[in-house]
Amino acid sequence: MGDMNEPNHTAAVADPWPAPLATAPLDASVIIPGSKSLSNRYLILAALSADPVRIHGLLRSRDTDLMMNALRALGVTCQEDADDPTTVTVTPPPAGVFTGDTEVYCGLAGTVMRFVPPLVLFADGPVRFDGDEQAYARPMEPLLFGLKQLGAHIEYHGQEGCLPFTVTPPKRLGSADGKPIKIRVDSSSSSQFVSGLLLAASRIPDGVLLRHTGRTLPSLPHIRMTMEDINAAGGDVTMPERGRWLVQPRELNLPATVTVEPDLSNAAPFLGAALIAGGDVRVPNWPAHTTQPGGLLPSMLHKFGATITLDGEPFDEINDCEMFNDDFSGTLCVTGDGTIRGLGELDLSAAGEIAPSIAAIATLADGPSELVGIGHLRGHETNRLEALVTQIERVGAHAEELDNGIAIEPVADDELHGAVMETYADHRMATFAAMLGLRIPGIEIKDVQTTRKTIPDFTGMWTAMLAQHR
Ligand SMILES: O=C(O)C1=C[C@@H](OP(=O)(O)O)[C@@H](O)[C@H](O)C1
Ligand SMILES: C=C(OP(=O)(O)O)C(=O)O
Repeated sequence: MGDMNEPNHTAAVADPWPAPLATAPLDASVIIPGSKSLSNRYLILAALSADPVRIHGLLRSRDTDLMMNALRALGVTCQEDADDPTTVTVTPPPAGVFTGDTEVYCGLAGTVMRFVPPLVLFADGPVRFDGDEQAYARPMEPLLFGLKQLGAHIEYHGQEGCLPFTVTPPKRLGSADGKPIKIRVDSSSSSQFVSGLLLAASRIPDGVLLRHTGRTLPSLPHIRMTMEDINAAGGDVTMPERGRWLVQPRELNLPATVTVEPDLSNAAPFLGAALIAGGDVRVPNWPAHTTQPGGLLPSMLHKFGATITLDGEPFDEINDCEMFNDDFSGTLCVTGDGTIRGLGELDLSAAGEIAPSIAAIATLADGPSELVGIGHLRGHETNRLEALVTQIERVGAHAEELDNGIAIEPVADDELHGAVMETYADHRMATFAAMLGLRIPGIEIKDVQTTRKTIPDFTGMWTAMLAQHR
């Protein structure tokens, strides 16, 4: 898998990579690896648990390997099975005390840079955090402000409020009056600040009352995922009202074995391919009920004009469908006939990470779309709004940045043309370009291996999907 601490990977395929054109309607089944968000939450919660936890179906990619290396630096054991690297046993440090006087490398992983610093509250010394140079531009300050309110000391080694920095644990944790410590954090630039603080809060004596102070709050499903996972580990976290969370002090213990759902956001380029190329794309093990924001995909793809079924049953709103029980997972099938309807306005604030895939489909639609509620994408792996506009214009279609999103104006297919696409070290800009390449001849993608951030073998999976056609 290479050295995940290296900022860039050695490309195992041609660079730029000629994206394959779809020459016939698809008839493909695609196995999607484990969810990045669930994998990294389970790793953190296992590290905070009293007993060892065995995780099945763990995503093995740059972001999860960075997480395991971060935990190892803090004294956690992460042991993969010899015959299956996606099964990993996590053993917490003795007495739950993390090893300090060490360094953690975050790469460009939001989940590592926002979920690991709160663990230092329970460490026996300071921990220095660093990452890719591009990570220095990602928002960090609200999380660190939250840690300061819990008694930690923060020292910045570069620009104030950014990586790299050192977190020193407080001498004493907990409130002076036996009541939950009140902290206030502006999480409008990333839901991960709330998630990171909640994940650690159960271990704080007296608990925590966390209030979000910003006007907008992106990615609420990801915060609900955090809450559900903490509660599954024996925690007690509630959201008495939107933007306020109460975490009671609890010993955490994930079940002895947990299984990770497939990454539904990473399914988006593959399912979207059914609309762009026409035909059927099937994804097995699709959970009918999920906290992943990718659970919203079937209804979005339906709006674009796709026909959706789950285990052969017509889909309306899978999350509301009573015929599937909570644990049901089946094969999701997306069918397209080659036409794509423009969406008009679509609020993606709940699911910002799928915006690049939705933008690719919208670029090939028969009418305009406005993707809104995603101003915070300017602080993702790259400024995704600027990157999407630049790349959409590069192939001959039109797009414009809005205050809180992007407006896309498609053009006729014969006005679209090939180009060498930039990816900006952003996995989702690479998959976005591959989606356009299904219909636009001559698309080449720079540094396509940046997809390893969350998909171990994107080019292999993409090529295999295209080999299955009618
Ligand atoms: O908690 C998580 O696992 C994530 C939360 C979201 O972050 P933002 O709220 O910063 O968009 C999402 O975009 C990211 O890919 C994963
Ligand atoms: C925003 C994303 O990642 P991160 O976890 O690094 O924030 C993403 O995967 O789209």
